[in-house]
Amino acid sequence: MVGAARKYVFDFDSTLTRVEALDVLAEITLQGKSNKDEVIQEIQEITNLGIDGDISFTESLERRIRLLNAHKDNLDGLVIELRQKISKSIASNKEFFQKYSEDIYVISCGFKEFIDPIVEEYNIPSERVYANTFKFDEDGNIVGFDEANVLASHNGKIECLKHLHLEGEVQVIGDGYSDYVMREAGLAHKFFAYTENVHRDKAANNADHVAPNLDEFLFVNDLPRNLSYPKNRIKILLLENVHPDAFENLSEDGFSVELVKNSIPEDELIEKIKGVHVLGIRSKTQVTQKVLDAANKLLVVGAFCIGTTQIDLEYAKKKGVVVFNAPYSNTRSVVELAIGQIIMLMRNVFTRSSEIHSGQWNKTALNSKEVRGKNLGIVGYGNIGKQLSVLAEAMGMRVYYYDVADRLALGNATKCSTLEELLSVSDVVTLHVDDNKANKNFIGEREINQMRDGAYLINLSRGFVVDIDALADALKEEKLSGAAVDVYPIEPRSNGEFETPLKGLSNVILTPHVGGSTEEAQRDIADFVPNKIMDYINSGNTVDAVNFPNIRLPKQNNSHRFLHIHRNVPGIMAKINEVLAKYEMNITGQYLSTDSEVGYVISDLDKDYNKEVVKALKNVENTIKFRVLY
Ligand SMILES: NC(=O)c1ccc[n+]([C@@H]2O[C@H](COP(=O)([O-])OP(=O)(O)OC[C@H]3O[C@@H](n4cnc5c(N)ncnc54)[C@H](O)[C@@H]3O)[C@@H](O)[C@H]2O)c1
Ligand SMILES: O=C(O)[C@H](O)COP(=O)(O)O
Repeated sequence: MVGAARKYVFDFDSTLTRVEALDVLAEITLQGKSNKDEVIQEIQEITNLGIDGDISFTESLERRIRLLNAHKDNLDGLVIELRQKISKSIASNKEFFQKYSEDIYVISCGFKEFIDPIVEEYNIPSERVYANTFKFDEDGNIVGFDEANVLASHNGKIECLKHLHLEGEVQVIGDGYSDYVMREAGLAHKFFAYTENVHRDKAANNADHVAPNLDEFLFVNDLPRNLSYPKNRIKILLLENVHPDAFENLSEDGFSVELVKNSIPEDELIEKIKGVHVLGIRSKTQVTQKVLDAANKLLVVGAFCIGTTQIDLEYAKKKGVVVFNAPYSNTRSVVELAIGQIIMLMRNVFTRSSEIHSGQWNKTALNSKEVRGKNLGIVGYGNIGKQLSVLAEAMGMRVYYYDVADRLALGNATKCSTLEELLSVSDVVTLHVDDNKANKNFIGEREINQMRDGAYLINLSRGFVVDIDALADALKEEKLSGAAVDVYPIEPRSNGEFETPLKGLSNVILTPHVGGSTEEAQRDIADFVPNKIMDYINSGNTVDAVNFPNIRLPKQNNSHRFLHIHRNVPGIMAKINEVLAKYEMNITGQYLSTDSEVGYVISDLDKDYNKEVVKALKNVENTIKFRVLY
């Protein structure tokens, strides 16, 4: 005997739509009235009291309708508004409502006058919508509701469902306690607390399952859905106090995001990374082989900064983990700080300032110089070095630069063919080389000796680039007139005590790695990196990945997308396509990018596919990672 089909009972307000319809109606009817805000607030409070079961539902309805003062003519406007306010994941899963139309019911304490036209578009006919109806006077004013309707009374949903005599397993999906009580009364088998629009503790605490969106509900029930894997199941861990906008951006897209203020040490990260799909870090967190081995679910690492050598990029690639960074967002911040430091050092401003702080007036021009006409030596003429070159010239400095790569001079800058040449001509040397480990102790005793006597050194790149003891000696011996240092060979994981051999030296500006720490830069990074992450997770794009073959994919409609990352060995593409052919998959687009070690192939396929094909593709020899989108 074939069992009766499962039945799905949906709530309307704050479940199928993002809003409470009567609140929206209040916005319409109270438009232009001076007491609008207070009345709307009162209506919302009464709504919540009713939803949570703190006052009887009949009372809540009566009080709200009195405050609404609505007219029949307002209902057309309300329906137009509600059409714009369908819950995001409901709107993106129309297929489910189409396929399961016969088994879907709406039981709501709202009103049929506005529910029917909305759910009709989701294939739910009026006869399967159970809700209240308004009472109008002869002028069309809404003056009450049909009191005989069970849904107008306390626990009316229980009565309504009882009368329906539904067969088969009954699942209730709703945001309020009044939805849960149908399950409590034994009339439904399962209650899903729907939290996409509002999280009500009372409903969530009593639920069989909390569904942050319809994708989760459909996933749990293995029903047709737009996303193969609900986004709320994708866990994102953001360390090192990244800007809160990153949390907002990623949460808004539906991911589950955790924010941690500090960097965490390897052993803790090894534990914490388990089950995490996306890791966000800044320059401190070391993503080592051990961390990557423990990362059983990791798909992406986002470096919310420029530097990426804190991540074992090669090993990440071997594990199929894509890494993105923010190569431009904080460059201007570093450049502005460098400009400030050049001036402050040459004017001896910090020395003068410290004197006044310790109660001394020392007005003097000694060792105080203009920057105009002085020689600035920029080591590392990349994104930061080049911008600095332009601004420094605008202040009248003569710019010299040295770079291991062939870089075109901007403005009137002069290229030096050796570091020694640059060091010998510069009044100020500023370091902007990349964070390549080969640059360890790049500036040591020998290089400092090659600098002009009385010159200044600025390091805003990486701490290990300068031999800090050699620098301290040169400052003590007055070989150098001053230095500005923002980065140190060893930096603490969080704010607190810190020691450096440069402490207490005169005309030395020390900052705690804040070159890129401006509000503007951090906000820009919090936009840039999450976009890269979302683009990869949602569509497979790897454009601008720092360790992975780059692919920019077209948007794909009405098809599934298979993402296959594999070791780049001969014949693997043939094997992948053999599997696709065996399962009669129609490929509508295929994109491949490889480097010497890994291959990344994306196959867009016709809508329906046999789930065995997924297993078979995962089993292709040399597969590193496999993912299905849509
Ligand atoms: N202090 C901070 O808060 C802060 C903020 C942002 C960036 N940074 C650091 O600043 C540095 C520069 O950043 P960027 O965005 O300009 O990098 P970039 O990659 O655009 O430029 C670096 C340049 O250095 C050159 N280079 C590398 N090694 C060299 C060497 N030994 N000699 C000469 N040239 C060398 C490269 O060829 C490249 O042109 C990086 O180390 C970055 O991590 C620090
Ligand atoms: O690599 C960078 O962008 C800088 O060093 C800044 O790093 P932070 O975000 O850890 O300050």
